[in-house]
Amino acid sequence: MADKPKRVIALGFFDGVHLGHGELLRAVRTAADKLEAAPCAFTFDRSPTAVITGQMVPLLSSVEDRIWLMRRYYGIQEVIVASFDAMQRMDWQDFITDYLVRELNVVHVVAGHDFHFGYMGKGNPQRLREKCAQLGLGCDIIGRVEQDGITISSTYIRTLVAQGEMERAGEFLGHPHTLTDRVAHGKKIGGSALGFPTVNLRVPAGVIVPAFGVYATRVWFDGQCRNGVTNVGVRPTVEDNDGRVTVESYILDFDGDLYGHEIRVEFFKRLRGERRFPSLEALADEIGRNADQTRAYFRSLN
Ligand SMILES: Cc1cc2nc3c(=O)[nH]c(=O)nc-3n(C[C@H](O)[C@H](O)[C@H](O)COP(=O)(O)O)c2cc1C
Ligand SMILES: Nc1ncnc2c1ncn2[C@@H]1O[C@H](COP(=O)(O)OP(=O)(O)OP(=O)(O)O)[C@@H](O)[C@H]1O
Repeated sequence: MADKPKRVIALGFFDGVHLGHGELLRAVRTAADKLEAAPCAFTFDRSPTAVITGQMVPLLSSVEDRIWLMRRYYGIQEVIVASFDAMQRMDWQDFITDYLVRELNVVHVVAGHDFHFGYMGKGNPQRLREKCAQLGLGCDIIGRVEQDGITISSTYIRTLVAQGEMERAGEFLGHPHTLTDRVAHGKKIGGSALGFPTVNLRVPAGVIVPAFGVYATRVWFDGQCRNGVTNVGVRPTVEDNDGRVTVESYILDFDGDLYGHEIRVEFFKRLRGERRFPSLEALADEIGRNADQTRAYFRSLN
């Protein structure tokens, strides 16, 4: 095992990387520092709940965003993304001995109070703790993390984001709800007719579309961060809208070509619903007001 790095690993799916997950990830960092091991997390490529129940579970974050959030907010060095199809039938004991120990050289594991794993979910926190003790591995089981008397969970935060309640979602996540994409080409009406050029993002397949409407956002690109005002929806005012959902941000006080660049949009507050305006001029007036509201919102945070 001398050739493999020692790893401390948090176990779970970690959709959204909320404050409950944060407790696990912080424990990983503490143990990793002490043991001089790499701080890591384990996740699956797709939602086990969705596969097991056969229901669509739109997620808070793409796998890329999940990895980025764990690194950015908790300093997790490596995220191991396993194939759920390949692992679904693995016995819980084999998961520990064959996979975590033999393949990944785990020295310490961290899981939540309700973590179930292995074939038929037969592995649980007590069994995990016992098995780790037998094998000489460290093990932290983190108690339930609550806020406002509510257990913090990805499921609850998904309903907040789907309803556009971004401020409350942010309080439970511990960071703003985030969406990342490369800028795609729009219909170019924004720049020419409206006077508000926008960067267009797509919501990745399987990721929640926030409630249609206009949001005060922060937009990150090329290492910069700017205030933005972002519309999520189908743009009913535009004649040839094709019914596809777009996320488009007007970046305040910025002029430049960002086609093809990676953009990260952070959602802070919903300003209004998406509407059909009688004319593009009326829409442009409203976007101007929304830009002013956004400036005022971020000023009030400082
Ligand atoms: C802040 C903001 C708010 C918007 N609100 C609406 C809206 O309420 N209704 C609508 O039909 N389109 C809305 N739009 C979308 C505009 O119709 C869109 O920016 C314009 O059609 C430019 O499209 P393009 O990116 O394809 O050039 C909004 C856009 C922005 C940036
Ligand atoms: N509020 C919480 N307090 C403590 N541990 C938590 C909390 N939420 C999740 N965990 C733990 O974090 C790990 C990842 O959990 P998981 O991805 O299933 O999150 P979840 O928020 O409970 O998701 P869902 O709402 O989909 O059940 C698991 O080990 C789980 O037990």
